[in-house]
Amino acid sequence: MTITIGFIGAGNMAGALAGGLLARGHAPERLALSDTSEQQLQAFRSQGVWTTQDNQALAARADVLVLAVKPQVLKDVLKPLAGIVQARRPLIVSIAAGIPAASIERWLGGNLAIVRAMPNTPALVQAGATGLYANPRVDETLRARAAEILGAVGITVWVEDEALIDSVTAVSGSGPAYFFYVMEAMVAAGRSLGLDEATARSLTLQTALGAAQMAITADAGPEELRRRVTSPGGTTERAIAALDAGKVREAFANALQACAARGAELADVLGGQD
Ligand SMILES: NC(=O)C1=CN([C@@H]2O[C@H](COP(=O)(O)OP(=O)(O)OC[C@H]3O[C@@H](n4cnc5c(N)ncnc54)[C@H](OP(=O)(O)O)[C@@H]3O)[C@@H](O)[C@H]2O)C=CC1
Ligand SMILES: O=C(O)[C@@H]1CCC=N1
Repeated sequence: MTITIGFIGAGNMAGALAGGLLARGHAPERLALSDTSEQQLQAFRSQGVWTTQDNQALAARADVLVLAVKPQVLKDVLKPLAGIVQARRPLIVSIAAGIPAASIERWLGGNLAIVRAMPNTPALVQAGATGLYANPRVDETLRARAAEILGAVGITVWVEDEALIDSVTAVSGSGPAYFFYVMEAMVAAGRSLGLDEATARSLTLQTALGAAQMAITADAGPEELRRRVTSPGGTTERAIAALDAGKVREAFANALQACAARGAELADVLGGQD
């Protein structure tokens, strides 16, 4: 890619995306990052990435401007950039949870091509999953560009209804945290069954990796794969019965519902501001 991709905010998610792009061979001189914190920028600068603490300077060189600050500060970050963005007209890619494309467009002065992307942190190891939504000003070339950038670090899917970005957030944007939570719980349970920490951890993580690889490559869905582990009258059956008794499915349904609802709430609370 000969375009310059500029990230405003060099935190966890920008770090995962930029790190993933670098690992895929994206030229460091074609990446730029800005952050208020010099500390956040140091590791990237040492890899040859252009960095600054001045968002205006970042916006002045970006062909694609990735918005990677917290939703709560996005309006204050964007309003001072409206002039430079209107002059340069980069493709805007916002990864901020909840904030509607229309709010971003308004804060930046209007009439802009905006893609909302909901990536996840496994982008750092090129195993990301990203949902994408394009506003009507994004043409096919810009769509392809956004998909190429996020596709460098994992799979991408487009949704044509912006509200579905909150659903993507619930499944995959926040999703890694659910799997880490399950891993934490399994390691703790393994320890309480007498395994040492290192053993419980390595068995848990390898099992998670193996299960995911199987689920991706197998000829059957997760339900059938689970059935194949579950011998009638055996051990797994008891474990699944305990999970069902603990209403774990319902807990996941509630968790994803709460996650998506928070996205909509952020849009109401923060997106409506002038
Ligand atoms: N983390 C995740 O898994 C995912 C996050 N997202 C979205 O990505 C965005 C970033 O999240 P995340 O990376 O976790 O957050 P982080 O807090 O890790 O990163 C945000 C960075 O922006 C910096 N920052 C704050 N104000 C400014 C400013 N005015 N100009 C430039 N940089 C600034 C912050 O510095 P400081 O810390 O000093 O304030 C911080 O380094 C959010 O909008 C979130 O919704 C989307 C998908 C997944
Ligand atoms: O927790 C959050 O708000 C962000 C968005 C998705 C993952 N992390």
